[in-house]
Amino acid sequence: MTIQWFPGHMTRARRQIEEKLKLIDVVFELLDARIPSSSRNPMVDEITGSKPRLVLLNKADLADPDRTAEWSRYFRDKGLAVHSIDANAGTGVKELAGKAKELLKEKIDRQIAKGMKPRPIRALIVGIPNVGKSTLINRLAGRNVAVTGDRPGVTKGQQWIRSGGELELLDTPGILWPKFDDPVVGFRLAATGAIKEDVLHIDEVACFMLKVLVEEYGAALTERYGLEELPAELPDMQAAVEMLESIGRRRGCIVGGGHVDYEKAAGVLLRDLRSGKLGRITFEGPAAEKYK
Ligand SMILES: Nc1nc2c(ncn2[C@@H]2O[C@H](COP(=O)(O)OP(=O)(O)OP(=O)(O)O)[C@@H](O)[C@H]2O)c(=O)[nH]1
Repeated sequence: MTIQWFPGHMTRARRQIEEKLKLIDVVFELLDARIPSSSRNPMVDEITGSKPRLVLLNKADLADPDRTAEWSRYFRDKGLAVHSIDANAGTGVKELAGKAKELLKEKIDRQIAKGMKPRPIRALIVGIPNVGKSTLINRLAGRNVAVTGDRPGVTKGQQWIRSGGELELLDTPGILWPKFDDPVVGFRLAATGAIKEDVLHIDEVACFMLKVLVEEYGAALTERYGLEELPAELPDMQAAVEMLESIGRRRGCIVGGGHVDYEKAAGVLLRDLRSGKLGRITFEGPAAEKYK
C-alpha cells in the first residue's frame, strides 16, 4: 500500500524504528533489486546507526541478473553485506540465518567463549512500502502470519516470530519512506509498483519506461509487442508516445474514432513489466544514473 509521507509521519516512523533497534541484533534492509537506489531510503545509514546490517536485494527473480551482480559488488565495496533473494518463491531465504550469524560472528564467539549458549539472532526487516517485507516475514516464519507494518501513530505490541532455531523476527517491519522529489526516482518507484499510479500520470510513467526499455531491453519489446526496427534510443517524449501508440494499436487499446487509449496502453505495458512478462529488467545501475 502507498503511504503519503509528511514530515510528522517521517519523524514518527523513524522514532518507531529507533525503538525497535534496541530490541534486535541485526537489520535486514530490503531493497527492490530492480531499483536498489530508488527503493533505498537515503537516511537509512543514519537511522539504523551502528547496528549490523544485511542488504537484501529482493524480487531478484524480476531483475536483470547481471545488474544484480553489479549492485551486489557496489554494496560490498561500500562495506555492506549483501544477498539477493526472491521472497515470493523463497530463493535465497534459507541462507539468511547463516548470513546474519556471519555478521555477528565476533559477538557470538565471545558468548561461546564465556560458556554461554547463543540465543537466536533477533532481526528487524526494514524497507519502503511494497518491497516485500510481509512476504519475507511469512517465508521466514514458514507460515502466514498477520503482518501489520506500523503505520505512524498506530502502536502495537511487539511479537517475535521464530524462523528455524537460529533466527527470530519482529513481526512489525520498519517502514521506511522512499524519497521521490527527483521525478526520475518517482517514475522508477511507480513502474515497480512502490508508489501508486495515481501519484503520477500512468502514461508518463510508461513513456519513461519505454525509454529505458528501448535502450537496454529492446528485444523484449520486439518479442512481446511485435515492434520491429527499434531505434537505438528514444530521443524525446514524443518518440516515446509514438511507441506507446504502436503498442496500444497492437494490443487493441482503441477508443472511439480509432484513437489509441494511451492510459490503457500504458496499463498493458506496466502490468507486463511488473509481472516479468517483458523479461528480467533492472531500471538503474550503480555506475551511471543514465536515465536522468
Ligand atoms: N516477483 C516477486 N514478487 C514479490 C517478491 N517479494 C514480494 N513480492 C510481491 O510484492 C508485493 C508486495 O509484497 P508485500 O510483502 O506485501 O510488501 P510489503 O513491503 O510488506 O508492503 P507494505 O505492507 O505496503 O509495506 C506482493 O504482491 C508480493 O507477492 C519477490 O521476491 N518476487
